Amino acid sequence: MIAPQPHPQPLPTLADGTSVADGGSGRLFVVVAVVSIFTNLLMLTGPVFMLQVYDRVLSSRSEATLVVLFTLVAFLYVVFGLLDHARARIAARAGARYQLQLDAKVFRAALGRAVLRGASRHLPMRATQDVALLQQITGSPVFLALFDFPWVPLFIGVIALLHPLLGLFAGLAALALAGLSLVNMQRSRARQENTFAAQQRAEALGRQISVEAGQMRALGMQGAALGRWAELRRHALSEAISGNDSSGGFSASARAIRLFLQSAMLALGAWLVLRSELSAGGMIAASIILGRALAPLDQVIGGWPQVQAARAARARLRALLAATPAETPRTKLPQPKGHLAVKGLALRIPGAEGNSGFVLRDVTFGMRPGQALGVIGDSGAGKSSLAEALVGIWPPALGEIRLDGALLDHYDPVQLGRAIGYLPQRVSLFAGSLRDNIARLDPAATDENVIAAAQAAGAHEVIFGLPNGYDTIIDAEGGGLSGGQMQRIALARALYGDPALLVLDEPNSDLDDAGSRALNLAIRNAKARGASVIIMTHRPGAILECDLVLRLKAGRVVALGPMEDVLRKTTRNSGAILGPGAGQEGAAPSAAGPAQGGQPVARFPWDTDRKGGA
Ligand SMILES: Nc1ncnc2c1ncn2[C@@H]1O[C@H](COP(=O)(O)OP(=O)(O)OP(=O)(O)O)[C@@H](O)[C@H]1O
Repeated sequence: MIAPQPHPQPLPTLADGTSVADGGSGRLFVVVAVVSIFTNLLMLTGPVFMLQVYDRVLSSRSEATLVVLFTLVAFLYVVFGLLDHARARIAARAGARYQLQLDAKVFRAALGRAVLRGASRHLPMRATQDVALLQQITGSPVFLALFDFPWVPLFIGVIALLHPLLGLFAGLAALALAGLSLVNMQRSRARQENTFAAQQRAEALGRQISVEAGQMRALGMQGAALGRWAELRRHALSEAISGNDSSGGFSASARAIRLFLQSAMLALGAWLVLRSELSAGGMIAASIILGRALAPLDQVIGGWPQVQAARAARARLRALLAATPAETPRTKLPQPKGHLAVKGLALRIPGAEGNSGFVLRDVTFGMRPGQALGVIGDSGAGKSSLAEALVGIWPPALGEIRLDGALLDHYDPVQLGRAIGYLPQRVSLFAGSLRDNIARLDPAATDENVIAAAQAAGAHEVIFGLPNGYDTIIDAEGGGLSGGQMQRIALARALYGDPALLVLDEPNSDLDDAGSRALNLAIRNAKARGASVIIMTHRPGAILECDLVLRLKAGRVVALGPMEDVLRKTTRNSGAILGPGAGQEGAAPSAAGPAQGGQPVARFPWDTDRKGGA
């Protein structure tokens, strides 16, 4: 058994670097911060004007001073308006750029996780929703308030210049509101997480119910499923409402406290005026500046649920990217010819610990180009898991898989994907034309190659039977195609581009006799052109063209060798499967298909008395 090489250093991940996204948007956020310096300074226009009017204009009774001051103020307010508008526009564009930078990276990372069996199929969509959430907050007032936050001490400093006691009062007022926002943050986090989890559960169930609507109706499950969905929605709503109540309460108290503190500041100012320690202008200016100083705190408290949701989204994205190794460019290796070597392969359920969770153990076999291997075994023996490992979806926990001498992850994923033809057990097609589906969405595909693949799969005539032939549009569920038709299209897709390694998982489960014969012909032709073919199956009919057979039992190889030997050792009535002439040198299974007493042998009749038999 060969253990994987330990990596000398932790592999770089997509989250390396401090920011979830790259530069670009970061520069725009810096511009927002710089513009915020000027907008915050210009916020002092009103209070300073008031101070001048009260203390200079009224005392000097100078109309000329009033006109000059008023003209200046009008100009400064125009500048303020323009800068504030520009700031919001730049922030929104920074958010959009941030989303563009992150979208593909996050989607790729989430897709990488979603290929594993057992992983949530909704992960990629959920991750892009998280990116959208981050983008939306950048256009919101609470986001801009975060840029005003650092300027709170400036306003308090200006108040302190008017009178130190007023400065002290303003400082304490800011601390009181900051304390309130801290409590708000603590209290709302758990509630926000519960709401999000409840919404996700309801959404996932809703999506599943809509995809499986027909099946659910037929099984009489629709009512019960809708009941569950409604219950999840109700729960999500009640979580959201209690969250809203709590943050709404904080927000209302913060606003009331702020208004009260402004009045208290006015009262304190008036008291200082009575003691001749402050001018009337200073009294009013201090109260207005305090209002400006506390406004961002007030806004942040009010918009905290949004900030909290964005922070949680960012944490999820960071965790996703941190768990995803960065894709390093791979050296383009020579096109593989189909030499396959599997040594000591073990597969493990993702997340399993200790000695548990092994789905396959110690699987070893090899194949030359032009050979076909049938992988047989009971339900749950590990056939599909082995198929997923061979096509590079399920990474080995132990051991290795080499194609033409190179480990699968030595290949560039695109090159590897083109060298492999995979027909999964559960076929799904993409929304688009049959041509696009057969061509694996390759924009450079030629009609000749698409038709050649369809002909090789015996799907050409089937496609002509459809309303628009190769241009028939199907939806993501393959709408309008029968199971057998979908399987033939998927076989054509697997054969597209003449891959060196074909992995066909239960390729004839939905095929009629003609389809099965076409499949066997396709396997024979693939072997003849030098491809290696592996067929996972329950049905003897699918291994007629196989040179070798590997039988799996509970994740272990219990027999491996030439087809006749393995079938004779591990099945009852192997003669019925192999057909007349079995046991003679070079005898091949009956071309007409395996038969038992004249009847086709649908499944392998295992010889349960002879354990293993290898
Ligand atoms: N992600 C997973 N989480 C938990 N168990 C898993 C996971 N993937 C596979 N298994 C388990 O691994 C075992 C092998 O499954 P696999 O689908 O490979 O069997 P199979 O031989 O292809 O069966 P069938 O012929 O019914 O398709 C099963 O017991 C299955 O439950």
